[in-house]
Amino acid sequence: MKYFIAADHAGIDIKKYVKELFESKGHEVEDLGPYSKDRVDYPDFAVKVCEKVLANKNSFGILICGSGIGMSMSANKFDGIRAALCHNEYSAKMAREHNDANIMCLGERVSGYGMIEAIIDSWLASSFEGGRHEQRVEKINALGKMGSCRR
Ligand SMILES: O=C(CO)[C@H](O)[C@H](O)[C@H](O)COP(=O)(O)O
Repeated sequence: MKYFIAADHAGIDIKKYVKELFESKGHEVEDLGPYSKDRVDYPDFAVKVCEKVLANKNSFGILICGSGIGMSMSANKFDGIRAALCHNEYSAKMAREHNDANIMCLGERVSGYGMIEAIIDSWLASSFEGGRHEQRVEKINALGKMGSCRR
């Protein structure tokens, strides 16, 4: 499976570790930056990954910032993106099985290296269950197509 990964300065340390973990499990990972620890704005890197995931059928994304929150907020602005903030194995499993998430968001300042590996293992071991979840995901997708949801 092809994955696109990006971070901000608060997620850059763990980005390399996450990339190598996915690669060691047989996945192709393209690093979309940043490539230095200079302070950057996470939405700029969420855009890079979302555009790639939307342009490449069956690909997935990984976005890392300090908490994972800003990355998930930014990514979920895109129609067709279902970004899930994964802080533990259970959220990673549900993100795939129930929500058919296509982007995993991680928080370097929240999850340690051991938990990050457990999250990734759980994500990779899980796949979309369909069934009753199908129409719910379709409804999420339809919200994006409405253009402007009520505030
Ligand atoms: O999106 C975030 C918070 O919602 C991320 O954790 C950012 O990485 C964080 O805000 C960066 O903070 P910093 O003080 O500029 O390092």
